[in-house]
Amino acid sequence: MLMRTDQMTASTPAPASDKIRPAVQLDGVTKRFGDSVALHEAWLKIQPSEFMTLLGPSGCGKTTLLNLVAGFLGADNGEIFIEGALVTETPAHMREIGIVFQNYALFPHMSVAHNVAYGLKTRGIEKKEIARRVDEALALVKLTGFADRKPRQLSGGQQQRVALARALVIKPKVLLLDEPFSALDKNLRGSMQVELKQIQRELGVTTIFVTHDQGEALSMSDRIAVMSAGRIRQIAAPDDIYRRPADRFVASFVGDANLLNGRLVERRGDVAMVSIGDVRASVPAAVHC
Ligand SMILES: Nc1ncnc2c1ncn2[C@@H]1O[C@H](COP(=O)(O)OP(=O)(O)OP(=O)(O)O)[C@@H](O)[C@H]1O
Repeated sequence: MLMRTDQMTASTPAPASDKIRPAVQLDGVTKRFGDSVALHEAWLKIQPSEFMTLLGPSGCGKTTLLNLVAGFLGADNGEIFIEGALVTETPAHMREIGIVFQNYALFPHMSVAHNVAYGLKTRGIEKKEIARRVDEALALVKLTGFADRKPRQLSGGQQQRVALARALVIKPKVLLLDEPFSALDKNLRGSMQVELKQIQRELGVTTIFVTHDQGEALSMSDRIAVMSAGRIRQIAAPDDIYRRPADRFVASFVGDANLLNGRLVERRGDVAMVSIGDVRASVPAAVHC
C-alpha cells in the first residue's frame, strides 16, 4: 500500500481519446545492448501538441527511447509510428524530427545564422526562404541581432537557444529534447524552462522532453512517463503522478513520499491504515484506484 500524507481527490482529465491519431506511438518497443535490455516493451501514445516528459534516474532508458524515436537506434522488437506512419525502418534524416541535445552540438566554425539554416539547406530550400525562416526562428528564441556571431561568442543559454532555433526551423513533426538545460545554472534553467514552454505552446509542436529532474518534469509537462530500469512505470498527468503514484518506485522518485507499510481496515465506511503488529497505531486513509 502506497500513500502520500497529502493525498487529495482532485483529478486530472484523461488524455485525449484514442480516436485522435497520435503524433508519436510506440507499440511494444524493445532495445537490447548485448545481454542487457535498455528498453523493455515500451507502449506509449503521444498526442498532437502534447508535451510529454520521460522522467527517471540515470540509466533507466530515457535517451534510448528518444534515440529510437529519432531513428539513431533501431528497435529489436515493436513498431514506432509518427503521425500514423510506420517509421520503424525509416532513417533518421527522413523522420522530420528536431532535436536539442544537452551539449547543444552546434557547429563551432559556423555563424549562428548558418547553424540555424543548416537543416533547411540540406533540404534544398531556396535562399530567400531560408533567410526568412532563419530570421523568424531567431526572433522566436529572442536572438535577433546575433546572426553573425560564432557559438563561442555566446553564453550557454544563448547557445541552447540557437540549438532550439535550429531544431524548430525545419518545422519538425516532433521536437525531442534530451536534458537540454542540465548544463545551465539554476536561475537560467528556470527562465529557459518558462521560455521553452511558451514557445512550445505557441507553435503547438509535439514535444518529448527527457529529464531526471522531477521538479522540471512536474512544472512543464502535459503528461509524464516515469521510467525505471528500462520500463515505463506510469504515464499520467503531473498531478496524477504526484498524488497517485502507480507503484513504490514512482512514489519514491517523484515528490517527497511517506511510504507506509500496513493493512487497510474498513469499518462502517471509514478506512484506516493499521500498522502491522500493532493495531493501536492507525491513521485515517483514502483509497484511490
Ligand atoms: N550504445 C550502448 N551500448 C551499450 N549499452 C548502452 C548503450 N547505450 C545505452 N546503454 C545502456 O542502456 C541503459 C539505458 O541507457 P540510457 O542512456 O537510455 O539511459 P538514460 O535514462 O538516458 O540515462 P542518463 O540520464 O544517464 O542519460 C543503460 O544501462 C546504458 O548503460
